[in-house]
Amino acid sequence: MSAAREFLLSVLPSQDIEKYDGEGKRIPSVTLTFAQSLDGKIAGSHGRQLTLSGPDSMLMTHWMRAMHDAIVVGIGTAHNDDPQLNVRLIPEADKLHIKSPRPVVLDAYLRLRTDCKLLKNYRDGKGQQPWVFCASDPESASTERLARKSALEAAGAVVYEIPCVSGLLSILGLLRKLHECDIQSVMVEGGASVINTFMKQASQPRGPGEPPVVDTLIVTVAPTIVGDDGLGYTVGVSGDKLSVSDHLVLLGMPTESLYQIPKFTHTRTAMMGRDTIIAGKFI
Ligand SMILES: NC(=O)C1=CN([C@@H]2O[C@H](COP(=O)(O)OP(=O)(O)OC[C@H]3O[C@@H](n4cnc5c(N)ncnc54)[C@H](O)[C@@H]3O)[C@@H](O)[C@H]2O)C=CC1
Ligand SMILES: Nc1nc(O)c(N)c(N[C@@H]2O[C@H](COP(=O)(O)O)[C@@H](O)[C@H]2O)n1
Repeated sequence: MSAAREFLLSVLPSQDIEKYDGEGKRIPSVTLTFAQSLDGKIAGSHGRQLTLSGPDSMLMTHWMRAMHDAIVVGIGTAHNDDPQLNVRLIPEADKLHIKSPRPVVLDAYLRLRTDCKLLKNYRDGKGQQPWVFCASDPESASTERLARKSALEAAGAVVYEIPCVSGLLSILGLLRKLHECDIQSVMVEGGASVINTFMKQASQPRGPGEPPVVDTLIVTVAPTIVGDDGLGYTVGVSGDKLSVSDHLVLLGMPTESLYQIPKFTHTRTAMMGRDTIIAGKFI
């Protein structure tokens, strides 16, 4: 077995574990993963796509894709990078029993281009059918929106509607729907806003025994510096806000909506070529 596969199998949760959210509804396991520079950037200036991963860690990412049922990106990434999200780097000899994950795009207002590679690959028989998640908000049921939905469906997408708040789709709504559609494991690749949302979701206060929404974090760190105009991600809160939260507790105010810094334990670090891969579990 390759070093990349051995590493991933050692840090990813077993697929036999049944996962439930705080309301007792089944949800898939979630792996949050991305590549960053030493200065914490995931893209260049104005979001220009960068190849941060070297060949070895990029191959590991393709193995990671093969180990998940679905792969999630935001519409920002879909527009900016026009990704394929497949497992094309895995050698043919190893491809017999694996398949590319189901591509899932978070696209509240159905802005995905009908000529994107995800849809083109599906139409050409070279990829799984993309699922596009949009807002179920009745206010957005305009003629224009219905036309975009029809155009995407005609181009090959399956469109699902889920609740949305301020332009952001509900992560629990997404995960519940994915599990209903037989998705047991989800790999979240980005971009910056989606990483931020999943980090926040993973750090929300939980009931006793309730698992974190994100199970595993796997970050590729490339030995390069992008510079201040590169695109970073944020985890959602600063230490200062935590003291505000403490202050509110003192005042007896509800704190359910306040986020904390995601709690995370390191599980393993490995070198893949020139890159460092850091894996951990949310707790
Ligand atoms: N280095 C890496 O591993 C990766 C880098 N990227 C980079 O990230 C950049 C794109 O990042 P962003 O512009 O932030 O776009 P994004 O891919 O995070 O998509 C954000 C958009 O998705 C929609 N959305 C719907 N529901 C959402 C939710 N619950 N949470 C967050 N977004 C939701 C919103 O319209 C939002 O503007 C690109 O420059 C791309 O190259 C993207 C993926 C991986
Ligand atoms: N692992 C990793 N390393 C990088 O350096 C990256 N830029 C990314 N980006 C992600 O991969 C998507 C492109 O996928 P395809 O090559 O088109 O299959 C891109 O959209 C990001 O999600 N990842």
